[in-house]
Amino acid sequence: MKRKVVYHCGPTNSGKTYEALQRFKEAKKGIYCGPLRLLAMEVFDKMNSLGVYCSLLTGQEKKKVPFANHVSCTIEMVSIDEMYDVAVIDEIQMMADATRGFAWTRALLGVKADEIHLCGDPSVLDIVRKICAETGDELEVHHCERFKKLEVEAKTLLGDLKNVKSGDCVVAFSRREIFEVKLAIEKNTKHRCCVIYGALPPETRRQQANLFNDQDNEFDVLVASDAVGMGLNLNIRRVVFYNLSKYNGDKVVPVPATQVKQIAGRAGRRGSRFPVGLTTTLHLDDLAYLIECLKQPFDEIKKVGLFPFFEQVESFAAQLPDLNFPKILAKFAESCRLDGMYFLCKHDHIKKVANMLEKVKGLSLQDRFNFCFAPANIRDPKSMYHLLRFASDYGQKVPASIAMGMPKGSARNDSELLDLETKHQVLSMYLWLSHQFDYERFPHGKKAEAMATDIADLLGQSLIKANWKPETRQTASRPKPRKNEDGYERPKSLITSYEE
Ligand SMILES: Nc1ncnc2c1ncn2[C@@H]1O[C@H](COP(=O)(O)OP(=O)(O)OP(=O)(O)O)[C@@H](O)[C@H]1O
Ligand SMILES: [Mg+2]
Repeated sequence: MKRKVVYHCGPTNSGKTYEALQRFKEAKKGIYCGPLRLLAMEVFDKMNSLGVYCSLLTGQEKKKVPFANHVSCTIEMVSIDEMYDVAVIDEIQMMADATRGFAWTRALLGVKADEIHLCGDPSVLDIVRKICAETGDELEVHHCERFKKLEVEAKTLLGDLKNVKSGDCVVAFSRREIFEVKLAIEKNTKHRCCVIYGALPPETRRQQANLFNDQDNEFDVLVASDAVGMGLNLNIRRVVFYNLSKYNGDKVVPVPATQVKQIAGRAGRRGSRFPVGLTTTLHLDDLAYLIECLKQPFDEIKKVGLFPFFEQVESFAAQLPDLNFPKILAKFAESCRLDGMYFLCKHDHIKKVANMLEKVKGLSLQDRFNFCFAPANIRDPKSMYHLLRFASDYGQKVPASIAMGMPKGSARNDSELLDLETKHQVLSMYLWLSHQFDYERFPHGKKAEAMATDIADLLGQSLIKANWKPETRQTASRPKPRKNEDGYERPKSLITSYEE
């Protein structure tokens, strides 16, 4: 199939998604693919409010709108069998994401649409060009510019959170720091804070975003993690970096320049009341790194992610009948050879789940493969325990129960808040499984959905009154970025904290 690819290329807040959605709206049949449930939901709501019937498809929800010819989905859910007039693939630079990149690569290579609109920064423009040359697709590039300038405030906050102002978004890179910052601001100033971080359900993030955007309340400061970099419409005047290093699952590293740019770029959205976007740091000694990041051109990405489909793993496994699933995966990763433009995506999550389920009886190879993609939090033993329970029930051919009570009310301390987050995450996993497997095996999807909605509400209520010290899970010191000979050490991957 010869397709026309249109690349809307530019920095944050330059109207890329808006432009692509104009074409999507006009199409007879269209699909929008976003990086997060939150974005898929935004597009779904927006289209339906404009009178363009649009369905929603994510791992956790299937909302079929009668007569709809449009669908808004998360990137992993895109069909490569259906035909479309227009497909939009948002945040295309995520092709280079160490873990999830394969989903974007698959969409670009596989989606059957006459016109494909890609939205993203320039980092993957060159490689998209190469891919289009190989597939024989026509490529057109639209360069987009920011609507409002982004300026650095050299004064910084001089190390004192008392200097926050209305419309500020303070960015920190761990949950613990976010609550510390919120506590300090609310204790020492008249401002109240909304919070946004990866472990919050999309509905709660949206509620917090609305609270912040709405000018008729006292919540005029936002404290957020890098989860703020994508997907929300926020009226931010100034982005203040609390620090510029984060834990990447292995060690503390400086935040990559691309991510710093994307987050800083959230300030000064078109349509907001602020004439320019501003960005700065809390501490003077971080300012130079911020300026350096903003000055850096976008990295040119040389390789994008791939991961095998089940059918490929299955035919590989057929050659190795004595190996169990974790070993097959390891052997596959060890044996596969990829040509210069691709890398095999990191799959620690998959390996960990595959190992955990190894002793579970009654699962086919395909069941094992599918369970590995369930949205479990592999760092949370409770989440892993429930996944093991769901898989064991499935293996024994008994319907999986939710086996979890509703909390009595909103959280009164941080451990209750963490408990709400975990409960929501487990329910979200149940919903995902109920769509992935037979209905009879996960029959309580409706109940899980209702409970998840109530818990997202409780989370929202809890955050409004949260003024407690966060649970200490890491050491409290402010980590300093470590340098190497060529300046700042860069992390090995672009892994971001999209914990959905
Ligand atoms: N031509 C336009 N007319 C009216 N509003 C617009 C127009 N273009 C963009 N906007 C608005 O400006 C804001 C930023 O646009 P958009 O979200 O498309 O930017 P983007 O480049 O995709 O940013 P990001 O990198 O954050 O995804 C949105 O609120 C959007 O609705
Ligand atoms: Mg966009």
